[in-house]
Amino acid sequence: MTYDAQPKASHFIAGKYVEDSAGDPLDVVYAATGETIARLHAATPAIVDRALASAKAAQAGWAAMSGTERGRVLRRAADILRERNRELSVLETLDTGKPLSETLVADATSGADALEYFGGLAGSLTGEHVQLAGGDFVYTMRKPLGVCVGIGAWNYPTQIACWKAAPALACGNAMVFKPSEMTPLCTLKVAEILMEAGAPAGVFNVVQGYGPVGAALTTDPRVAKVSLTGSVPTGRKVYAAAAEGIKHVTMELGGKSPILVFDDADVEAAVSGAIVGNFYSSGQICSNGTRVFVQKGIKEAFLARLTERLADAVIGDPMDEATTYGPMVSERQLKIVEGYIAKGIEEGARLVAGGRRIDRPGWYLEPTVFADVTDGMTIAREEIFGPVMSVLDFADEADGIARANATEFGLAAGVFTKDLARAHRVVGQLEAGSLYINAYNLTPVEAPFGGVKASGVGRENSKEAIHHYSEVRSVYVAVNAPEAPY
Ligand SMILES: NC(=O)c1ccc[n+]([C@@H]2O[C@H](COP(=O)([O-])OP(=O)(O)OC[C@H]3O[C@@H](n4cnc5c(N)ncnc54)[C@H](O)[C@@H]3O)[C@@H](O)[C@H]2O)c1
Repeated sequence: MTYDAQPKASHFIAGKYVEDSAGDPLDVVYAATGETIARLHAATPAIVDRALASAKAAQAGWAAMSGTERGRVLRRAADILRERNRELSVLETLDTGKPLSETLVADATSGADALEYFGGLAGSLTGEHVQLAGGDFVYTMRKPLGVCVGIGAWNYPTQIACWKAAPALACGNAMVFKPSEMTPLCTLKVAEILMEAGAPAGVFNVVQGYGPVGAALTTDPRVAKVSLTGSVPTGRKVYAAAAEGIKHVTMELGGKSPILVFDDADVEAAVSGAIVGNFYSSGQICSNGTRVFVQKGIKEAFLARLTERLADAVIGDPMDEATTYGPMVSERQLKIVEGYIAKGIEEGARLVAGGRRIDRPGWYLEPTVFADVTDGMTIAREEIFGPVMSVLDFADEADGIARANATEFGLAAGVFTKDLARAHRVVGQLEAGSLYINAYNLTPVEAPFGGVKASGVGRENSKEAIHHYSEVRSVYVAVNAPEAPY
């Protein structure tokens, strides 16, 4: 089957598709077949300049609208995303290779949730009144930051664009967004839909490109804030470059998150948590719980049930809605993960499921489980970003907590136990931004999402995100004549 995924042009600036074929070619390869399905071009310096100028020109007018008016645009965009969910989900599948059974429920729909939620909040963003002695007072104003840059990873292109655009636009900012070079298609649709919903031209712009385009956006003096979703090494570079210009940042970075399964856990629930926390999106999720610490008493039952249920994964054509497990995003990513699997075997972990590339076109890799993994092994320390679960033994609560925390990362963590007092005690000590009790990897828009330690700075979603896309100014008002010493 051939798919026509070619967009009208590579970039979307000031409400229109724009091309500059002088930019480096950027091919979109469908992960399920290895076919090139579209060719775009990376932004040239002229395109970057045009996008930033367009955002700058549009921002003041957008900020001058009432929050209710801005919110109406965002909520209309949410409705359009939902109406076109199927078409957008097919595009997301072409962009990423994720099965349609996932994209139909987790991508445009999640983006729509963010637009609807922040659209609802936009009209109620207020400052406060602070009474002082003698009748003087201070009031605060919540102001947008100005032009914000969003830079995306390749695993959730529609969701990442909306999670950044929705709070940014709700607060009255304009945005220039650079999707990952691996998945350039979906964000263009988000831009089109925002315009159709009534956003003024220039409020949300998309430019394509590799790292250097992201770097050019990050360092431009017109930019007030950079929000990156990406790996820790990229995060360090972007954070440092933004610091040079004293810019605001949100850093949504990688992880090596732990799941603790205690002896008294419901085995079925713990296995479900470990499956969604390792193999959804073929393991390409930042918050995945890839270090599964299982207490000795439940270990064999857990492993037996896990391998049994993995055999039920329907691996196949992502466009077939019966498929529940698809390819990895690219051959490069597949090879990186194969390298980690080889390391796991070499360092003495016990391979209990998967481990091999699947013999069919595209970048398919079996869901892979290692048991008897120890803390020092490479597969237990580094983010793999693929379908590889490490199962580690642990002795007791103190041992589990200490070892779960012994990592530079801190994105998410989960606990499975029927003892709720213990569950709360344990999550209270786990060093992670998103914590789960008898659940895993759920990211409702109402809850803050983001990492601690090297996993990030700032929060997406929830009312918290408003603080990262606006700043407070205070106005001192004297009701009495001011005094001076001389
Ligand atoms: N915390 C989260 O919310 C979250 C969500 C999804 C993915 N991730 C993380 O993303 C990573 C996988 O995605 P990836 O491989 O696309 O990450 P990556 O770090 O390679 O790239 C991320 C983005 O940064 C851009 N980039 C690269 N160098 C840059 C530079 N010097 N300046 C500005 N931009 C630059 C890339 O072009 C891309 O758009 C994983 O580590 C994963 O954990 C985090």
